[in-house]
Amino acid sequence: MTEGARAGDDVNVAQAGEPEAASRREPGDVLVRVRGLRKHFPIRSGMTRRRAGTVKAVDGLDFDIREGETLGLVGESGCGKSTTGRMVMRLLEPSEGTIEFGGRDLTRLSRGQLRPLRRDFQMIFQDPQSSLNPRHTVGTIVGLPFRLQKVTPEGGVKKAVQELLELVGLSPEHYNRYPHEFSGGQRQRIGIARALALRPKLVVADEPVSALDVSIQAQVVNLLDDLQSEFGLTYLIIAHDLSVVRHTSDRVAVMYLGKIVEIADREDLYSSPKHPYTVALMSAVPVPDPARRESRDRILLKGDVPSPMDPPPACRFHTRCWKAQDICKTQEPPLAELTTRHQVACHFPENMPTEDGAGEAVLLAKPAPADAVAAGEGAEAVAETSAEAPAETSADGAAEPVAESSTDSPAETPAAASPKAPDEAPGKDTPPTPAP
Ligand SMILES: Nc1ncnc2c1ncn2[C@@H]1O[C@H](COP(=O)(O)OP(=O)(O)OP(=O)(O)O)[C@@H](O)[C@H]1O
Repeated sequence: MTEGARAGDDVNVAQAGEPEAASRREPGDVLVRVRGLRKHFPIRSGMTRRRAGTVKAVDGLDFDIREGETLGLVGESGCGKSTTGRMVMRLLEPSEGTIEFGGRDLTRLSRGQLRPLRRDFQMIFQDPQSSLNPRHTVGTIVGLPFRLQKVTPEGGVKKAVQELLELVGLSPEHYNRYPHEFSGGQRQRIGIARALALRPKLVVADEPVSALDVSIQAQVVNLLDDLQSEFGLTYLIIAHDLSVVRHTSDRVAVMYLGKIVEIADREDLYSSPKHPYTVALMSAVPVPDPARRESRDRILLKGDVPSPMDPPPACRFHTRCWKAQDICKTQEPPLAELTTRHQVACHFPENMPTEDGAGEAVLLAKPAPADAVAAGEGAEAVAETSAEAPAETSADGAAEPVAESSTDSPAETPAAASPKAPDEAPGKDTPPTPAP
């Protein structure tokens, strides 16, 4: 995770439009190497269960994750982010491609061969409510990885679980409590404690904060950040929300309809997005500063994301792209390194260095005027200066559910304060209270 995310230790993840000074850590060796990854789900119908089509959920991904870095995977709902994360975890069988972890191709391993490796990669799920068994105590839930892997920690499982609870900012006395007794943020901490039990190398976090109230999101983001520093974790963080990814990632990959369309170092991507889809997503991120909000262009993508059962040919974004021309409908642009460590799959990228080497064009350069809009039928995008208009992309996450409030949970005092992040009162996600 970035130094920038750590600054002030109280990140407001909603303030993603704000630039920030950040120094990147030096990347380590490649821990995860994904090549040609595909997942096609057959769709069957009728009594005979005949094949009615194929959902091309993930359709040819290549990316690396280096030791100790955080790769953010971002894109609209349905673009294949979760499917990718689940394949990296080997919870889903890829249709094609390879996933190397520490140099070993996981896709070639049998279940038995995979089992001992599983301790090295763990997952944090979006919905802490449904990912924790309501009938099990916190002790049983967090201790499960020890039992599954037949690992006996020094001092016993109970002691190890209590240490893990403390590590994530919960009280060791919560050992015998049940998930419903906790707030959404605390349940996510339980999920994080479980993921960390076996000291994994890689943590895949699928929308780890999107079900939480904004004030709690910042605490969980900070916790993940601290844990990464303490244990040298490598993260793949999946989010539909560019603001979360901005605060958590060293590099960001943008997905559209099963493919990565852009991947770059975080600062480079945010200061100089090149794929029109990334530019549009970024223009929809809420900006807290009214002056900046007024002055920026907002790009509203018209129409829905096409069906992954029948994706557009060549460049999949051409049906919604204001820059699309004939070549975009006939030739798929390769994901190519257009500037240093910045790969883009586009025939007409934005923000490219000018020919005289004068540097890069301005961020969020205004799209072509409406009469120059594409070539293509249906290629519709408008630029507008009002930030108040509703986004038609889901990038700002406005439609995301907020944390569930467990009204049935008894009121109690917050758990012992974490040295890393303030805690929340059970039963309700509340803003952090300043330490006395
Ligand atoms: N088991 C399945 N069978 C058929 N289609 C599936 C299955 N799982 C996912 N899909 C489809 O694959 C596509 C990608 O889904 P995925 O959940 O990976 O997207 P996502 O980007 O994570 O979206 P979200 O943020 O909404 O979870 C979607 O069209 C989804 O409906």
